[in-house]
Amino acid sequence: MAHTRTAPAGTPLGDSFHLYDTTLRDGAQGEGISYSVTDKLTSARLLDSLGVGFIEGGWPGALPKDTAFFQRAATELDLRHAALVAFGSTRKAGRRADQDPQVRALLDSGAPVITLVAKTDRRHIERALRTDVAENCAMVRDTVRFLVSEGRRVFLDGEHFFDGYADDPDTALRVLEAAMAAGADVSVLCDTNGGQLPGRLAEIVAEVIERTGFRIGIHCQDDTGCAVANTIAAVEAGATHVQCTANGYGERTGNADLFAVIGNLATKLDMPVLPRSRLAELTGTARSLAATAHVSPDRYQPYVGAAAFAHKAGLHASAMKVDPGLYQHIDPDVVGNESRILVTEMAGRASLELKCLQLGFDVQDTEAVSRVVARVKQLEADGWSFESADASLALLLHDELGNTPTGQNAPRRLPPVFTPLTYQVVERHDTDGRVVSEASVRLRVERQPEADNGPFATADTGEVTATAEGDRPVAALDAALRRALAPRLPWVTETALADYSVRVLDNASGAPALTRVLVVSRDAEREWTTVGVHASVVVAAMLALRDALTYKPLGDTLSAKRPDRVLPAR
Ligand SMILES: CC(=O)SCCNC(=O)CCNC(=O)[C@H](O)C(C)(C)COP(=O)(O)OP(=O)(O)OC[C@H]1O[C@@H](n2cnc3c(N)ncnc32)[C@H](O)[C@@H]1OP(=O)(O)O
Ligand SMILES: CC(=O)C(=O)O
Repeated sequence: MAHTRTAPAGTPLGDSFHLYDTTLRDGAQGEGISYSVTDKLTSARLLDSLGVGFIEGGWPGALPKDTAFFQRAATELDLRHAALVAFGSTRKAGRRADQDPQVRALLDSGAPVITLVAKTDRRHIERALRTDVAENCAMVRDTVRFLVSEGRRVFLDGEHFFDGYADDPDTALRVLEAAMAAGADVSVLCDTNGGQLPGRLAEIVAEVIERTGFRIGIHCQDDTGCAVANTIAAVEAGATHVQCTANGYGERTGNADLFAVIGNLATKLDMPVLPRSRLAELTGTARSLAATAHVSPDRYQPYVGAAAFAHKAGLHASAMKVDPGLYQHIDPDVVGNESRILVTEMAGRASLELKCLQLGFDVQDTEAVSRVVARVKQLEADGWSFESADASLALLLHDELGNTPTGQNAPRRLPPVFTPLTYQVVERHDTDGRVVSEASVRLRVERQPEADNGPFATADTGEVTATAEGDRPVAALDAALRRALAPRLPWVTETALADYSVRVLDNASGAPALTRVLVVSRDAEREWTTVGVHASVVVAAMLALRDALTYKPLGDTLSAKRPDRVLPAR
């Protein structure tokens, strides 16, 4: 079995700098992560397409799934940028390398590159391996020599290097020397326990390069929260091979996050670690790799998180209106992310003006903007939240701004598509243990004037009723509303409830607790979010669902008016 490439072809720095990904080995050691072989193949394709130089696929021989991954990779992966790497340990003490089943499994994987993990800390050699330094060095030397003689490129992961170097530097260096003398290409200094800080770590990296002249790599766990900082410090001290994992997945607190490391190297140190065109794929790739790991993307992740360029404070927005660079460390476009303006109780006029533009409104009436700011502050104090409920905010803006997106300046309140007359939701407990919510609604369909609602206009008003079931009260209410409205307002069937959340809010004043319901709706083109707040979850849901349907015609008009860019270019 053979994998086609033996050296990374795609990184602009060629072999002089290694971007090495260990998501599929160390990332898989993260709590809650379990890749199928297919997940691994998909992840490898994503990493290759991004342009990393090396993809560590797993430990063949130790995990049957990893053995299967390398077998399938040989026929199913056509890597364009990356070389595939198999990870594993050296021969065991007292065995021949060519007869050690673990070492043979590495060879049999067909991977052109093999990373061997070896102990460099005397205490581990003596207490965990139960051998001496001389035999440990022989294990490393024999295994590297054998694999190199079989035509493989070998990297050495020096486990516990920084702790070992602090305790007994000569032993730590002897292990690296054994590997390099036998033909290894890179000595990777591993902060296995993740206890290092950037200052001392960088000093050690520089010292090791000075004393040995070896090519040095870095592998940092994140136990001090410094894995990315340590990786960057190591590069500044002379390391030319960085091992990282997608989104920082990995043993315990994880590893250095590949995307933060790439972002820092490319935009702060000006190192072309990826082809320029691929840098803009960073955000999309991070999210796709979260999906293949079956975990939610981290919205607070540097560079690629949804919140990485989200601006909430009014003072920030007011400066960003002049120059986004005043509150952003880079242009988010560079890494494929985007700026977002959040409107909450912390908004000022500038936040609202930017949001208006983003939503597709003309902003002419600055007094109206101030009124909206005051209304939002008061509503948020009363438990409402507009941060993600853009559609409810758009309805509020439409009321207050008095201008329609078509440029007419007649203040008017957008009529809701219906008025609830009476409604209830009851819970039914079936004999088989199923719990079902049943909703009944009686509504008045409101007249929708042509000027406001274009193709959604209707004069066919009057009372309608319906009953429907759902697995929860919000879903049942939504189903009943749609059933009642559909005969009069057929467009309602083109929209659907995509998601919702219910949160009970503390009420410090001792009044009954409030419930906030956020409803996400969708049609064929987009999603929008609305909010309702009330002591009753059913009333809160009705408010959010009514906004959701009332917004649909307005949203269609607004979306045609949305500019590509709201903030000035940098
Ligand atoms: C720092 C890191 O994250 S390195 C990556 C670690 N990853 C993993 O451990 C995941 C995969 N591991 C496994 O599937 C299993 O642990 C295996 C297959 C490797 C070994 O399983 P077992 O044979 O049952 O041994 P066990 O896990 O209990 O102990 C590890 C053995 O490897 C030895 N060992 C540990 N490190 C090394 C090393 N660098 N070189 C050689 N042998 C080593 C230990 O001394 C121990 O040997 P012993 O069985 O003679 O006591
Ligand atoms: C090799 C490795 O994963 C470590 O030392 O942390």
